[in-house]
Parts: sequence; structure tokens; C-alpha cells
Amino acid sequence: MILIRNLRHTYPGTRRQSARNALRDLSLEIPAGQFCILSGPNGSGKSTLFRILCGLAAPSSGSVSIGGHDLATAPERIRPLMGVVFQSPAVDKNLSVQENLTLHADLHGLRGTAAGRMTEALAWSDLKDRLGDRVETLSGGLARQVELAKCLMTRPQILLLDEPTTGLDPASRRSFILALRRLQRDRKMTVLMTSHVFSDAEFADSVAILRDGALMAHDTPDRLKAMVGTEMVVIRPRDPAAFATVLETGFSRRPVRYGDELRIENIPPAEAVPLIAAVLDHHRADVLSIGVKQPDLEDVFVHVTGRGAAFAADAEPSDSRARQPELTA
Ligand SMILES: Nc1ncnc2c1ncn2[C@@H]1O[C@H](COP(=O)(O)OP(=O)(O)OP(=O)(O)O)[C@@H](O)[C@H]1O
Repeated sequence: MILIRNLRHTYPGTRRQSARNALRDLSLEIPAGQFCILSGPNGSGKSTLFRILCGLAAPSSGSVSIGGHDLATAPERIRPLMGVVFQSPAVDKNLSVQENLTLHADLHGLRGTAAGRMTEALAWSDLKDRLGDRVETLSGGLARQVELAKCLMTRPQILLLDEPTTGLDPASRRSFILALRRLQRDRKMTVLMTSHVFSDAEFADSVAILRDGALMAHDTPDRLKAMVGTEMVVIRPRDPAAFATVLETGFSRRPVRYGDELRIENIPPAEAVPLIAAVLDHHRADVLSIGVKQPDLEDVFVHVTGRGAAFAADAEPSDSRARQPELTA
């Protein structure tokens, strides 16, 4: 279990920059054996939290308990339980897969058991035929698998991963996450993974969303989606600001703005199509497209943080968006 209580972290100010509160009274509980995805816009505090959990930074106040041990007073009890996959590569790309894993085994005093541990750490991966290949000759997806395999050599009960799917194409990302999810279930590991990619989050037991260092929501993907309702109407008007006023004054609907889109969330299913028809009847020329969609986690993110556009830009389009073509006016 990972238990975070009232965590605060302030980066001290300098002559050129004022102090920054990166984490504000953050409390979060990830039960043993659960897979939690931590997301949030840029600057919301994910990396700061990650660094604290890894023991690379000390919080300004609050407490963290991992596997029943206090991080401040008993870090040496936590380290053997934990594996960390950092965003930047931590394997030597000039060495082969096998050499990297052997080196890691040596560093952790696993010399006698290295071969068995290596077979076990690679069992889930696509690397079994690539042991002798230098890491620099592997695809991005396979190189990420080496990072994870390396980490698995020590049989961690708790795994922290910092945006491990960044830079992978959608197919490699999906196969990495599915493999990780299978491993996590088989080994009953507790996993906390930061991710910018909404499709990753669909596979998690829970998703925690940070904004400005505070926890805005933490729940199962389904319960988070229920926050936004079963359906929403999405409109792309020629002039979003002006059309938001039209919706409020003419239709008594207060939209949420998301980039060029206006979204009317939580709309009862029976009201969505009549609303679309009425909007098109009266304002067809002002509307580029209009449609109804079922909320996905990207919509939850927009709802919770109120600023999804920049965050969503590097995410692949969500499945539901692709499945549900909008009506074009
Ligand atoms: N070394 C530092 N010194 C001062 N302020 C910092 C430092 N590192 C981060 N911050 C500030 O702390 C806040 C949280 O940053 P953090 O990097 O933890 O967010 P993040 O969610 O990981 O962002 P991103 O998604 O862009 O990586 C931001 O306001 C950031 O500017």
C-alpha cells in the first residue's frame, strides 16, 4: 500500500523567482495490489510527487508510508520493496539486453540467481530472442521493455513508473500497458504510474488527477466518467465565446469550453437530440459541427481540471471520439 498524508512541497524562492507550492496538502491512498494512474496538466506536481516517493526529494511536510514503512524514518525498509522506471532511459544503450540485466543483477547482489531472475523478468516481454542485441538497435517499445525487465529483476512489490509510454506509437503503448497490467495482476504488485495519455488510464484500477498540486479526483475510470454524465453534446462553433452566450441565453445551457469546442455535459439522453435539432434550426450558420458523445477519461480531465487542451495535445485521440462521428452542420 502507498499512503500519502497531507503532503506539501514548496520549492524555495530565489532572487529571480518566487517560491512555488508544488504540492498542497495532498492525501492519496493506493491499496496493495492496485494499479493507479496519476495524471494532471503540466506543472500540476506529478514529477514532484514522483521524486518524493522515490526518495529523491524530501517533502516540506506531510508523510508517506510505502509497504507499511515510513519513508522519512525507514527508507532502507522501503527500497528493497520498490522498483522505479524513470522517464529518461536508465539502461546503457551500448550494452546488449543481457548485459544490462546482468549488470543490474550484479549491482543488486543477485549474482548466483541472475540467470533465473533474468528469465523471469523477461517472460512477459518480446525480448526473448533479442538478448544479445544492443539496446540502441531496439525499437522504442522494446527499449522500454528492457527498462521494465531490469526493474523486475529485484521482484519489486511496489512499482513506480514515470510516463513510461511517452514517445511510443499507439500500438507499442497499448502492448506495453497490457503487458504491465498482466504482470501487475499476476504478481499482485502495487503500481503507481504517471501518464499524459488517457487511453493508458482506461486500464487502471484508479485514476488520480492533480491540479496545481492538489488532488482533484481519485476514483475508478467508470466512476470518474459517471461524474460527467452518460452523454454530452459537443459543439464546434465559428466563434466559441459568442456561441457560449447564445447557449446560455437562448437555450439555458452553460457549456464548458475546451479549445474550440463547447461541451454541454451531463445532458439527459432524451434531451440531447432535441437540443441539437434546435441549435441547428436557429444557428446552423454559426456551427461548424455538433454531435453527441459518451464521456471518456479525456472529458473527465477537462471537467476536473478545466484546462485540458494543452494536456490533451500529446495524447492520441480517444477511442470514443473516433467511434462517434459528429454531425456536420
Ligand atoms: N526545481 C524546481 N524549482 C522550482 N520550482 C519547481 C522545480 N521543479 C518544479 N517546480 C514547480 O513546481 C510545480 C510542479 O512541477 P512538477 O514538475 O512537479 O509538475 P508536473 O505535473 O510533473 O509537470 P509536467 O507534466 O510538465 O512534467 C510547477 O509550478 C513547477 O514550475
